Amino acid sequence: MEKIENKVCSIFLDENYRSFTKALNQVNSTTDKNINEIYDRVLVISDENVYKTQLHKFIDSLNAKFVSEYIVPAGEESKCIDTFQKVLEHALKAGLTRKSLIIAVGGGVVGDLSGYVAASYMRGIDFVQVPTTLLAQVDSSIGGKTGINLGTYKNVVGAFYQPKFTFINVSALRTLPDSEFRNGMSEVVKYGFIYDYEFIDYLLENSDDILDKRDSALRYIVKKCAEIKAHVVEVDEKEGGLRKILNFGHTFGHGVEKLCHIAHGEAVSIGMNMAFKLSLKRNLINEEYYNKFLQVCEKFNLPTEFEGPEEHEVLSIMKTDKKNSFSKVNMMLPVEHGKVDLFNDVDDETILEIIKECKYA
Ligand SMILES: O=C(O)C(=O)C[C@@H](O)[C@H](O)[C@H](O)COP(=O)(O)O
Repeated sequence: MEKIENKVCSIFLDENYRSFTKALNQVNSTTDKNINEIYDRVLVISDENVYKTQLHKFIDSLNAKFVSEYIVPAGEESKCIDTFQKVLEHALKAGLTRKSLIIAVGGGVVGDLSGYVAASYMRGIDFVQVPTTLLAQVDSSIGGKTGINLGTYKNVVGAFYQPKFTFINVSALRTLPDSEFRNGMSEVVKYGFIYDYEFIDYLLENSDDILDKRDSALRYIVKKCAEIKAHVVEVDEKEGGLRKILNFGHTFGHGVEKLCHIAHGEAVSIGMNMAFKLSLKRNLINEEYYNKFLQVCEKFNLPTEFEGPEEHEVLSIMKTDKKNSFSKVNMMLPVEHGKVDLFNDVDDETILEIIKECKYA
């Protein structure tokens, strides 16, 4: 088992669930305690897909007595107020106290929802993230962003609430459908363009191993991304500055995600393309750099264009982004190799033009 740790995050990486209790003991500064000697009750929240592929393996390894499960339907629709309320009611019925633990076993939806339940229940109880998708392992399970959507508005209700730790079983990715893997690759690629440009070369050079889900390649990319994310969150936990780089592709992306009913990762690669196009227009970057982005998207089959909604509909969702202020859309744009910067001076007309350029002809 490997560990990434700083003042804000504790992340454990392994290739099975057997060391989960060891990790639990480490963060609680105990030795060889069973989970029920540390917590009086445990609620495991998961979704229908993970229930079929991973959940029994995880629960078996827990060896716990007082465990209840709550399984939500798979998909973004579960990240809503209605499900949030149902999980809270279940927690109350199952007798969870302030000495209980919530464990999120699943992708970003399960993690964000469970984290917000944990943050709210009895004003906050411990929770642990056990991400089973690539997207959750490299991004959403780290850093403490929890929350739910309100209709088409993504993540507008939530809290910064850190998990006690994140336990990543990289081998869970082997059962991941290709579409779900691709979804996570978008966030993986993002790290290269916001923080570590050499990582893009690694991705291109090792694309066959990554796409074949070879253990060593998976472990390398998950660890690399988790390290970057943990560092960024340690420097700026509440998104006052540096953490905003993680939103590269998300301001545009959130605009198309809900309207086009596409996966989060697909929306992020389309969103990154919009940001790249805007940077090109402003001469912040050159064609060669943009082409590298297109090359990596092609390699991992990440979309860069969308179809459907009108430009103004996309813009109107972008205007509700949490990073905006004083009626300005704030967005991260590529400025040099492996670096993005925040801009708030882009007028609506230019944004609409860029959105149009990213629509399938
Ligand atoms: O952890 C962060 O900070 C991020 O921005 C990571 C994003 O990739 C992630 O999708 C996040 O949930 C988006 O956050 P939001 O603040 O735009 O809702």
